[in-house]
Amino acid sequence: MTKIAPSILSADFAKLGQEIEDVEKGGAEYIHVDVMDGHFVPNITIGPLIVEAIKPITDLPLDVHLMIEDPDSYIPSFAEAGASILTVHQEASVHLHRTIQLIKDAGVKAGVAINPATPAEFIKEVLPDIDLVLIMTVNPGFGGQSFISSSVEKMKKVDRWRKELGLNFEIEVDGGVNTSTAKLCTDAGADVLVAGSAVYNKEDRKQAIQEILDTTK
Ligand SMILES: O=C(CO)[C@@H](O)[C@H](O)COP(=O)(O)O
Ligand SMILES: [Fe+2]
Repeated sequence: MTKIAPSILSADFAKLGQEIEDVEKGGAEYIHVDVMDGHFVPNITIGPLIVEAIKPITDLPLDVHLMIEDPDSYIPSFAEAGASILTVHQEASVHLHRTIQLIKDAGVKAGVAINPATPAEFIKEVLPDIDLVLIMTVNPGFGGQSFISSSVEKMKKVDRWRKELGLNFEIEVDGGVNTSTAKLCTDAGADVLVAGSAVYNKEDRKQAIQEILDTTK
């Protein structure tokens, strides 16, 4: 079953509680939280304080996407704030295996993200250690960008490795996912679709989520 993870990056931050409640009622399965530091990506967004503030208002897992340099220094604070899944970028961690262990030691599910220009091979060694692979389908930093279709082959490759190695991590895709691109991803093995603008730019969030899911059937 495909899961939709609405990205609150495209929500109205002045009424974030209502925006989260809306997608929870609309059938979302994760709340995707985009953390950007102005260094790893050219934008600054959310810190642990916001994660802590939204944790009590939703029953959904908080899927925290760390687009930050030096993720090891911030893993404990995001874990304490209530992250359910902490995803770090392969490109931002020199000792990725150690970073993954830090996440797990904090009692949180571990994810690893790769940018469109990063080969899937760069994370193959750590696949047995993680709960989620996040394949970026845009260059990270902003919502509302266009889907980069070369990432679809990468999804297929990671899905093939998952089967060959008998692993059960989830494959999540992020960036430009909408009613035109969702099926390309689910056909390629994606389980979790992050959708920011395709959900939050529509008035009826439940309908937006359902329309994306309908295209994948
Ligand atoms: O991580 C990111 C962007 O860096 C994403 O999670 C975006 O927030 C997705 O937004 P859309 O492309 O769906 O509008
Ligand atoms: Fe994201």
